[in-house]
Amino acid sequence: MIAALHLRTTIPLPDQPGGPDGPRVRLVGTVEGIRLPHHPDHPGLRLTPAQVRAELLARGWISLEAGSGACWAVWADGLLHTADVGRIRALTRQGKRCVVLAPVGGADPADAEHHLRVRCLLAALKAVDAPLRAAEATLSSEALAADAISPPGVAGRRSEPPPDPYRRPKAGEAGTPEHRSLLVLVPVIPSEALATPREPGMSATVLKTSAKPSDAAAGVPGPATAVTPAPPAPTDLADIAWAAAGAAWTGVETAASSADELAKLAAQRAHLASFYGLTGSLIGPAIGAPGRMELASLLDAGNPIPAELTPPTVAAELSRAIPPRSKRGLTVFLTGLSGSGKSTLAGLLVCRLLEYGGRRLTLLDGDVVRTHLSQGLGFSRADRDINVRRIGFVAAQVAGAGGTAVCAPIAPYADVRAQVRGMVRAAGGGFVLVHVSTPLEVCEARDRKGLYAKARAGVLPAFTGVSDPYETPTDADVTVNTAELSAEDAVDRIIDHLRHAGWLTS
Ligand SMILES: Nc1ncnc2c1ncn2[C@@H]1O[C@H](COP(=O)(O)OS(=O)(=O)O)[C@@H](OP(=O)(O)O)[C@H]1O
Ligand SMILES: Nc1ncnc2c1ncn2[C@@H]1O[C@H](COP(=O)(O)OP(=O)(O)O)[C@@H](O)[C@H]1O
Repeated sequence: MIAALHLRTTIPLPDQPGGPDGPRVRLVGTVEGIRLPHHPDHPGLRLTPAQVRAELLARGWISLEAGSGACWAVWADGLLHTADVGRIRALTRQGKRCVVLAPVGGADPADAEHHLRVRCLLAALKAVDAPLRAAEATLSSEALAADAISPPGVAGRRSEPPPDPYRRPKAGEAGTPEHRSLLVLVPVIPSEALATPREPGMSATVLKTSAKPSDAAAGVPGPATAVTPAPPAPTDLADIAWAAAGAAWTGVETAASSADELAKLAAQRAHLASFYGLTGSLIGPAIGAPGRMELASLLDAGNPIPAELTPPTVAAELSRAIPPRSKRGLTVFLTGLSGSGKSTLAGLLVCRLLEYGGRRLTLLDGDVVRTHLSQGLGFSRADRDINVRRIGFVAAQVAGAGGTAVCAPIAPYADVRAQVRGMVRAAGGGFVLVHVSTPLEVCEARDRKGLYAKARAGVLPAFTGVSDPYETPTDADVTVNTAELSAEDAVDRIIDHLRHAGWLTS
């Protein structure tokens, strides 16, 4: 978004410490939206606040009298599951309408996980729109949600339910509206992009002021069009937003979600929701919504996700995108000293996996990589890092496309190994780190290529284990010592691990 601030005045902020450029001031003026950002993905879901309000008016979900709408924001930081759907349906059964606001700050349009999340949210909204089942009225998630959203002191709410919007129309009656909720992708500004990191409020402020004058003239509910820019938001809000997103995925309370921080986030989001013409705002996953780990273990094993956890429409999207481990791309990454047996084990492993069948194999052996992919690179830390990252990049492409890469570089540095693990996982593949832990003395005694002798003689500088570091993995999934195991037994250990972890079917 490009916006211009027409500055009217500045107000000194004596209670806030100044920076190297002088004291801090609050800028006061009007903000004019110049150009909206371009998002190639999901253009139909990227509505501005003005567009949302116009849509809500068209649907009859809000009206022109200020404050008359009963349209709520439900913030979806992760996915919406059965409990969340129950919560939305409970709201709509109370006569409220819901706009699901999904923060998608920094979403890369080529990021498969982003698209999967949006598809899952759309699938969840299908569940929101589904006709009410008789048994559903008693679902505890709805009851809990009803309790949670009932204003204090409203007596008789449970005994005198409001008219049920899911009731099928009788002959002659107007049909029930087709949609009970609306999904909108809300841009979140990444904290690094701003001098003062903010949550989406800022973007909404700008977007709001860019609304056409006709909006204001028509009395579209929302804050005044000439605004004073919001006071600086607490610097950690963007982080909290993402911590909350993480919590929604993992089901784990994060350190950032203290009551204070969540209260701030809730206030910020309620404020933002008001720009969309929404009167209430719910944040955080519903009680009983599954965490990411819970879903991941079901998906890994290829087990069905029970409808009690997530709507079947969402489960179908998830299982379409995330096959069970036995059918998912994979990288087996062997690391160890020169002469430890990496190439020997990698070759044998590829052979065993081919015998097994069902996986397309790519072998990225250290020596071979250095004659092709990394030709010209040396053995400085920088060159080794580039080399290992290149291997990781190729392995991630292979695994992301459903193949299996077996890699066998020394990869002496833990942080780059961790980066490779991250790259492969981000591509949707599995990553198994095998530490070939054959001790230096044994590798040196083997000295197949005579390199250790040269290194000891000082002819070959920066030789791993002799004059250059090797950081022993602390995160290996399998450890094999070829001083104690035959090559066949070592490969058996790796295969056993792949079977137990579900990467191979037994
Ligand atoms: N200085 C130094 N240190 C370590 N290794 C050396 C060095 N110079 C040449 N070689 C040969 O290069 C092979 C290691 O290459 P890698 O690509 O696996 O190394 S790294 O991961 O980039 O550190 C390694 O092959 P392997 O014995 O198969 O490990 C060596 O034969
Ligand atoms: N149990 C074993 N497993 C693997 N290699 C072994 C074993 N015992 C002896 N070796 C020998 O050790 C050497 C290991 O070399 P290589 O596989 O190229 O290691 P790296 O790729 O780690 O440098 C080979 O010559 C291999 O025959």
